[in-house]
Amino acid sequence: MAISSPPLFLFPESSPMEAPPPPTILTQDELKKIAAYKAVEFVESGMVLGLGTGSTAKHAVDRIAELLHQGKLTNIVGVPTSKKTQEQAISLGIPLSDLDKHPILDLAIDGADEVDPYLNLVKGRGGSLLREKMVESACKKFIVIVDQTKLVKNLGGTGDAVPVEVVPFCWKFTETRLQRLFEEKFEVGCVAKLRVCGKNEEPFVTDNMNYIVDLFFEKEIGDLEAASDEILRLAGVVEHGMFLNMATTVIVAGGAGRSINMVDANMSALRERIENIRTKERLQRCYRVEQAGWCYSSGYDYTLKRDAKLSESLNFMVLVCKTFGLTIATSSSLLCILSVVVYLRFLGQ
Ligand SMILES: O=C(CO)[C@H](O)[C@H](O)COP(=O)(O)O
Repeated sequence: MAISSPPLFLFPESSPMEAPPPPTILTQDELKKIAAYKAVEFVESGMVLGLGTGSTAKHAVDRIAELLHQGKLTNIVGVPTSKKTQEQAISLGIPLSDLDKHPILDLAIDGADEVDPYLNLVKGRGGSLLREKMVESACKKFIVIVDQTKLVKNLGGTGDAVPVEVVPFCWKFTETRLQRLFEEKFEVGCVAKLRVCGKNEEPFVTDNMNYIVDLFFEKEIGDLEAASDEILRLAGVVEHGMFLNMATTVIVAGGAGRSINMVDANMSALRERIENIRTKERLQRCYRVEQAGWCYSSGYDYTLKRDAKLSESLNFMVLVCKTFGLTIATSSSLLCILSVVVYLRFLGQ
């Protein structure tokens, strides 16, 4: 799991005192490049780096190679998150390794398909989610680089794909179970579709020789942790593209032709406020009063039940310890008294 540090957002630079420069419209790719170059500023010589996959991460890999060739970075080792990135890094002369040799990485830089206000991500529309998740969960820091189009209020709420990597064996069975899981357990309309490619619509095959089932939701998923647990519990599923609590920093490039700047490094207060609002909303959903009375809705928070069970177990342990302690104390006292009595009797003789 990535070690958390304050998330970081980059916003368009603004200076109220100066007249704004004439607007230049940057393309989405130019914005991706700006975010990528900013992220590479966090790379230091001697680091082991997770190298992401996709059009945004590609700019970061290019930049790392450029700085290596200029001698501004030295002694860098990269761990690629896909065969494509591996080929790119090799062609640029970046020394590579893998998780077997480097189980702990200093930093990973990668793009994302969606980023929510908690810095949870959807990844894998490029098909590399498994290796990405393996590498990025082994990093001390994980910087996500996106243009502003990737920001969403809720994961899955845009109607775009949330990918799940599945084994090819009876993929249709797994596809059906995934769709049913969300329709029946989470009561979220969902269409599960095997990803295909090419003229003949052959199944898309991942670097790990698996298939991808894309989930299209009608509305936001809701409890992401519960959804993640339930997906992973299905035999046939290898991994899913929700990256929860993994990103430590998100760099967002946006604005029409404005340079970008670092504004805020600590979003913890904002996150706390968002958390409070979410809790309130969850409670309202859970205990919604319908005409017929109290209604147990799909907004149920699984973590509440888990926490309650944990505290119940803790209470039980405390009780056992107390009883044990009391027994020892009582026995010791009785033994003392007995010893004194025997000693006094012995003296009396
Ligand atoms: O997860 C990914 C690949 O599996 C990519 O990071 C994600 O799809 C973003 O891609 P891009 O930078 O091209 O927009």
